[in-house]
Amino acid sequence: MALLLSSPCGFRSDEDEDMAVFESTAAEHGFTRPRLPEISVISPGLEPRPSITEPKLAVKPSVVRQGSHDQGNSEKVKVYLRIRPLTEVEKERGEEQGSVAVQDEETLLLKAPKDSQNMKNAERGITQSLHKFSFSKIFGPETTQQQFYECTMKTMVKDVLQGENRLLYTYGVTNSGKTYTVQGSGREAGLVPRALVSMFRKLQGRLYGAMDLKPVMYQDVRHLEPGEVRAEEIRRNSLLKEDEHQTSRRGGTTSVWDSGIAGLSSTTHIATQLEDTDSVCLEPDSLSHSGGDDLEEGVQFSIWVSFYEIYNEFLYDLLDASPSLQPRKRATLRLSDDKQGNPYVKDLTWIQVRSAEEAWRILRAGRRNQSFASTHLNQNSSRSHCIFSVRVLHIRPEADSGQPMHISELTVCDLAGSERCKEQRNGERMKEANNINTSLLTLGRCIAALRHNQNNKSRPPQVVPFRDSKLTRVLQGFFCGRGISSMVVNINPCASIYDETLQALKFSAIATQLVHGPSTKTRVAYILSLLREPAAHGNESTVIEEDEEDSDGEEGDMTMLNNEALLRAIDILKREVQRQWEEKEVLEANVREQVVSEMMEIISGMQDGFSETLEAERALIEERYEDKISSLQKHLKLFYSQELKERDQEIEALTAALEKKKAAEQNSSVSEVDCEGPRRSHRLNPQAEVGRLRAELDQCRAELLAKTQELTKLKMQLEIPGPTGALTGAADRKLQEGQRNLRQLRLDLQRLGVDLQSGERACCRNTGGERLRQALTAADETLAKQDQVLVELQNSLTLVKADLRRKAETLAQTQSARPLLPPSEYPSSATLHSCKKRGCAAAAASDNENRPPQKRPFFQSLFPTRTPTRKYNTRTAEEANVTPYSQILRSRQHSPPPSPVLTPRSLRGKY
Ligand SMILES: Nc1ncnc2c1ncn2[C@@H]1O[C@H](COP(=O)(O)OP(=O)(O)OP(=O)(O)O)[C@@H](O)[C@H]1O
Repeated sequence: MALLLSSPCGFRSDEDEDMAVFESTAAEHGFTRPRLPEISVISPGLEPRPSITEPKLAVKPSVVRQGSHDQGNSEKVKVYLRIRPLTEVEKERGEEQGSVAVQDEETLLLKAPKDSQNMKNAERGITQSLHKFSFSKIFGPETTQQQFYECTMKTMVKDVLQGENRLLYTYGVTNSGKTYTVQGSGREAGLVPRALVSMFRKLQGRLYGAMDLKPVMYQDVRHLEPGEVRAEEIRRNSLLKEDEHQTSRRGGTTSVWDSGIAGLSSTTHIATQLEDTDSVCLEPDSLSHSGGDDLEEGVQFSIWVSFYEIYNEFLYDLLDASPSLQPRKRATLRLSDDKQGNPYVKDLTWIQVRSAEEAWRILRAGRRNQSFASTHLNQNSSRSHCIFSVRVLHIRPEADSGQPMHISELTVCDLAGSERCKEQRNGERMKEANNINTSLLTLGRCIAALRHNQNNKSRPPQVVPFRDSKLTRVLQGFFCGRGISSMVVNINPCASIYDETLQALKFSAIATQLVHGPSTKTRVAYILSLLREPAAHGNESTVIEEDEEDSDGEEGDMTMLNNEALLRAIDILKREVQRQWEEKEVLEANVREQVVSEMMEIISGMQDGFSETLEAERALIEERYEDKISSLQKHLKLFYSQELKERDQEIEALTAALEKKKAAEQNSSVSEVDCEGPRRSHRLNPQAEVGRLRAELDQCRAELLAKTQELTKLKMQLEIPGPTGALTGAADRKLQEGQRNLRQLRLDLQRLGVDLQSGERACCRNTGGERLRQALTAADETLAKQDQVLVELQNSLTLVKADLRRKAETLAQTQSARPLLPPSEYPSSATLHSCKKRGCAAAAASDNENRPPQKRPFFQSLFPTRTPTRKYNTRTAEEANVTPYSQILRSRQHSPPPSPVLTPRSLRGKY
């Protein structure tokens, strides 16, 4: 079977929120999901094995990047796995499905149970159902507390007494045995009580009796005044008394631990008595009495303890001697940085302890203030991250001021159990779970960033997000060279929580890739190594040639160097400081550049986002306003159509009322109908009016025809030879008669014009008068024709007159040739004169006024704008006498072209 090492994100499971916590940690490294093998292997903390291809996670031993001389400690971080035994109840529930199997001391095999999400995903081909993990050491369910202590904490205690800083933190799903591992249960004392007992046993006879030196801030010591010493004593005694009081209330066998959350306290029967713990720890192999021999000669030790918790991202002092009765109103602690930027918990209570018993009793008193609650997996679940710290002051009695030479610290952190948020039905529990997962996520990110920086020295380092959570901030020092950290992963082999267990193991796999930062202990050794390294420091190696043999051990002693060597060492160190300073500056510049470029990216992203939003908003607003406009248009259309409808209705109603009124008037006065009726009836019935007008026109035309025929007859008579005077006299009479008839005709036409105007007005007012308009147009045409006929008639008359004149001349010549006629038979001079005059007038008229009438829609001339009253009023008297019909005719003669044909105007001028 080919085995491939999958990155943690290769196990991306599911749509689970909690899972994402871990996946995101791995995802930061840009791992891509490989082709799925049948089994996944994660090999943390161990060198790659030949059978396993490990392209991404193969890590060369290295240290946190702190310069090129960090070879002081390249050991990998220890990650221990502890599997808790299944309880009888769990076995009865069928939780034992063999999903967790220990292959050997370092290898664990996980097999997904059939109901797990992992198995479902494996069936869909998303992930594997088998996973293999490697650890520094695996402790099975049968492992006793004693064995576990021996393999994990024992050496740490030794290191702390020798001046090192050590951190141990437990990580795991809730109910997996973290608290059991750290504190113990019943007679099974955990790591902390064992460590305390071990420590005090080693320090027998070496304890510093006074209480005047106290650890403060990050790793400083303060000299206490006598008053302060007394206050410290009172504080310690009150805590001890409180524990005594609680213990006596429990009858010495039962401890009642308040959860610290109102209404959520739980009672646990754990007889964690120090006597028991002591008896456990005094087992032959548990502590080596000879350990005290490792301690520095002449140095005295002062032991101080602190205990606090991080609950919902707030820090609470669990050793506060006067805790508030209302746990929710407990005072919170602040995190501060000292001058060197090292974080520390401000105003944290530190209590000096003189024995393991005192230390344990104080920690036990503090535990009563801890936040516990019942979860669906654990009736007594720690809902906070608990941090026990033991500070050891290494005091040299011979020092003048009694200042301690050194401070070392042992910190044990019992992390709150990770749990799926969706399992939490209670709002408070949900919030806790969120905060727990957030801080664990940050821890994972920090570890991942540290690992990345260690593995990719050529690339710019990633910023380790220690500041993103309180937990990582308080533990920061242990990941940055202040000490060494170890991790204990607790798992519960229950099949029902397999998925959570798998995720916890993936998380721990990242931690196992870390190597330790440089140790504080090695500072002197580091200086000596600088002096020894010829490659790095040129000829400086000669400085300590005589001391080479002595400097093999880690603990160097500066006092063995002579003055010259020391001066040279100072020189080298100065240069080293300078070099590191420059390196840090470059690093800082890189970090700043990265931050700036990231900021620029963010800003440009924001800009893009804003402009997109702006565009979208603009489009939205435009769309909205277009909608508004169209709806407004619709409403306006509706409104105006209604208005028009209403007006039409009003007009119809008015018309009907008018007709009604007129009909009533017609009926009431018949006589009026005779004289004025026709006009009214014209208005009332325009069609009838038009018909009547047409009939009148026909009549006029007939009259004209008759007159024309009469004139023709006269002409013929004139052509018949006969006495000239009689002929002209008859012609004159006939002409005068024709003129009279024409005058009459003209009057009729004028009347017709007036009637037509009124008829057309009436037609225009009629809303449905299209037909009437057509009728009027026809009438208009008829009138034009009538005009034409009149013109023709006039022409004929002119011709007749010319002929008459000619004949009169002929007659005159005839008379002059013949004997004189009696005066009565001569044509009168008036007649001749009138004939002449008429001929000239006709000629002038033919010049000036013989213009053809122009066609123009009659109803147009009815509009007042075309015939302004003012203009009419300013006309000459002659024009003012012009009849309405002549006005109509004139309106048709705008810019007439010259024509030989006589027009009605010439007639008007003449007659
Ligand atoms: N190795 C072990 N041997 C025997 N019992 C164990 C072991 N580990 C855990 N237990 C028991 O399992 C139960 C749960 O353990 P514990 O309270 O320590 O879990 P936890 O991980 O601290 O849970 P939480 O995170 O919710 O506080 C306890 O009753 C404890 O006694």
